[in-house]
Amino acid sequence: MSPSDTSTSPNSMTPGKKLEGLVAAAITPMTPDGQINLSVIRQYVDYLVREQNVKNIFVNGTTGEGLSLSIQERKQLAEEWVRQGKDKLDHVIIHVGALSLPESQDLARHAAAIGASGIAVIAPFFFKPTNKDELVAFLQKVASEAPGVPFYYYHIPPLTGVKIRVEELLDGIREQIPTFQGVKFSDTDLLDLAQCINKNGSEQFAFLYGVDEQLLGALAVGVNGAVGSTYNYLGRKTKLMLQAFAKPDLALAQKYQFLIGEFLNFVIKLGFGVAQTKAVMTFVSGIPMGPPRPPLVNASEEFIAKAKAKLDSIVWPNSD
Ligand SMILES: CC(=O)N[C@@H]([C@@H](O)[C@H](O)[C@H](O)CO)[C@@H](O)CC(=O)C(=O)O
Repeated sequence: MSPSDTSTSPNSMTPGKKLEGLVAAAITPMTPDGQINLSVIRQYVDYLVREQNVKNIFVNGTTGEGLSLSIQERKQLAEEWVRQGKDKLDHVIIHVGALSLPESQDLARHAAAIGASGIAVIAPFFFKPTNKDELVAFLQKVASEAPGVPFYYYHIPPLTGVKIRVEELLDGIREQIPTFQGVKFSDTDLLDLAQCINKNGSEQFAFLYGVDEQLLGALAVGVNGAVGSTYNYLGRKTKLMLQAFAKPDLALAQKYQFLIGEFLNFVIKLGFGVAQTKAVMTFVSGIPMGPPRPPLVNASEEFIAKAKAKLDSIVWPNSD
């Protein structure tokens, strides 16, 4: 499908609806020989909506191996997610960050043309911006290519090495980027996150947290939602945690967070990353996610057996 062929009008997912709640960080399904596998995305959308109660997706990010894909592959994936998400998902956010500014701009224009409900950009991480002004200038040059599309900054310093504080970045951001809508905050610095929310308000911008094992801490400082890999297969359980927090039933919310943490603590000790996420999603959902792209390597059979046994052993409160 070329952008001109699309049957999805721009921003047609749920126009104007604020991005909040859970957003699954999309895994990129691959065939056994390592090609992107668009054929299972329809099934993937239905699984998220029906089985995980998750209606927002973040495409081509870290979990989606976006930076390991070609521009053509990223466009094909974006188109398929928008096509399959139409009338089923509330938001399809496309990560368009790249090391090359023209490539990032091309992806932003493409996302706008196919009707994505938002775009996100990470900081370039080979030649890095050294201060807030350099980073904002880069983001602005991408955002301005999609002037009608909500823009999110994707803050993930453990992977980019760009540690510019978001609190600083947000100061005056709308004057430079009128479409600025929020931050996907994938860092453990809750002081920075809390200051962002305190100064800007979670009504003005959306703050989506990205460290799933400590989401409850981020909820306490006022995030609007979360983007993460585990919402692919623990979305329903995490939603119950959000509900308990909102009620408020803090003890119940803690129980969910502790159990999610117990699983993640276990797999992190075994070695946990995108390849292992693909394996876990495959055995939980039954949808083949395939291998990761090199340099990542497949999860071992031992990891899969142990992770499955651990997940099966967890007794969830109010199991539905
Ligand atoms: C470094 C990393 O991959 N972080 C994940 C988390 O969801 C992470 O897998 C989870 O907290 C388990 O550690 C997300 O923040 C990444 C993400 O949202 C994305 O794929 O764009």
